[in-house]
Amino acid sequence: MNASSAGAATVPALELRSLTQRFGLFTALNDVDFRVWPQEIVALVGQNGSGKSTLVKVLAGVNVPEDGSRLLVNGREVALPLAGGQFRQLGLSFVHQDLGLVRTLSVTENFLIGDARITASHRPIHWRAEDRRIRDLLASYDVDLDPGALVRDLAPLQQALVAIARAAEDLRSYRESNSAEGSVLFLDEPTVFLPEDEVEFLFGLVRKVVAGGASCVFISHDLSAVERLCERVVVLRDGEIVGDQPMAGVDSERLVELIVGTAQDGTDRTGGGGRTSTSVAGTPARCAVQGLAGGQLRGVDITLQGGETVGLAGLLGSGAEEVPYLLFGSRRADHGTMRLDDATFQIGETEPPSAVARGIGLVPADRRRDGMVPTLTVSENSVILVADKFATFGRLRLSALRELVHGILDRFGVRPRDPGALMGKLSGGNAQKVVIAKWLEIGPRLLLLHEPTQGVDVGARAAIYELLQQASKTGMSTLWVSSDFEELANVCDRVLVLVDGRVTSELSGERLTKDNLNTAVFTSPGATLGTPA
Ligand SMILES: Nc1ncnc2c1ncn2[C@@H]1O[C@H](COP(=O)(O)OP(=O)(O)OP(=O)(O)O)[C@@H](O)[C@H]1O
Repeated sequence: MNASSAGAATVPALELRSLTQRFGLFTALNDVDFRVWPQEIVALVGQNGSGKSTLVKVLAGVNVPEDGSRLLVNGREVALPLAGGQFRQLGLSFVHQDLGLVRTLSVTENFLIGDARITASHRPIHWRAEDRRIRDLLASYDVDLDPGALVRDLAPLQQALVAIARAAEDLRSYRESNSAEGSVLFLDEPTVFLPEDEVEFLFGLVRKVVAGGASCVFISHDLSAVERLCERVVVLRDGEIVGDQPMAGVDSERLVELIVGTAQDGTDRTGGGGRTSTSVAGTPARCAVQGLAGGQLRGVDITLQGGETVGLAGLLGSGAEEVPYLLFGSRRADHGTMRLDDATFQIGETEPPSAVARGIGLVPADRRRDGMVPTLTVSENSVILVADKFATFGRLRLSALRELVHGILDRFGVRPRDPGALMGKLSGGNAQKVVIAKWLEIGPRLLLLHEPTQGVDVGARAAIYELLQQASKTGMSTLWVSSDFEELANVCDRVLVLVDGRVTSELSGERLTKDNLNTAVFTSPGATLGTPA
């Protein structure tokens, strides 16, 4: 069902009217009208900091919106603000990027902990019967899983399926016990770690949930996923709705324009900045890693020229995602040496401070946990690694520091442009810009990137690619680990493919394409492997 056909015949499953949310003097949402029609899949998109999560948090009962903001569920007025947990009684359910599962519990236990009928009952739980029930329930969504398996042992796709099926089940029992129509599933970037074919499987589940009676709001920066899944797209910019259109009538370029606010000259959908090659063939490698072992890795060699961007691709569990942390010393390597310019050292003896001292930087995937200090300001986070260079005779040259911070905020387009804002209050993508900026300020010799543009909007992606490319031109070598193979194909000079802890192929030149990478990560060691083009 789409907006226009539904609009004439029915009331929306959910409607926000004149929603305004302020944080102090800052207006995060301004007079927003947002409708979700019955059994519709609608995309909510917008740049980092445009207000998507703020809107969701109003419905989750976390944010208190301004007076005059209104919420209607199935046409019935519901008073705002909502209390924490009230969303369940309204038939709303949320699946965020972290999926909200308890990894040390089984699939069945994860279903039961959220089930009020079970947690409120004093009767003993018949685990066998519950396992059977959950197995059948998952099967009804075409998900074939052992309900006794621990969540941490499941593949990422299976974990996402469990989280979505659990949310769908909450909505189904809400509809059943209230004889209600409607109910809305909010999916906030649940696909970021999944390769494309697995994303399609997940979309199949979402379509089934919608066919069963729910609506879905899909929040994502992945516009190709948005185009494939959604029937309508609503665009937020700077806290205001600037577009609301059936997906069929929107072309990709127009969508990017709506999101960013200006025409994007030649910016493709990944924001691809093109290859960054500035390395000089034939010169000795700036960095040579030999025999790296630890975690899943079983002896990996990597060389990087000055100015070169080398990608690492692999499925989860291939070991690719461990390399940046082992090289930076935040996880201990069992074996391996690294030569960086003239110095050679044991990687297992590296600690993060010694890595920084050698000119190695790390932009981790979990930026909130590992990449920043949420309780410090944007300004403090941006200059944390270089502040001592601004001291003369024991005194900080504050005006120079201030100038540096303003320069960072402008170059990266960080919003809000407020050096005093707490880092923990920044939206995900804006926080990532500051984390990358912080490392570029030290002028690293080797920058290790893990999923650097995850959760970053199209416009900011292009800015990040551009700034990293400029840094490459000054000789910085970059090791780029990502599950986004289109991105790797766009930004890297070469990509090494890891399977089962070993490098099994290397792609470059014409052969470096998303499709070839997708094939290579499934090619087992010993099969015919690619050679440099
Ligand atoms: N509790 C808060 N206090 C102060 N400012 C906040 C708070 N929560 C959000 N903001 C600000 O509101 C704006 C909107 O943030 P929000 O998290 O909704 O963006 P978003 O569209 O979800 O971005 P992203 O795509 O990066 O996740 C941002 O500028 C953010 O810094």
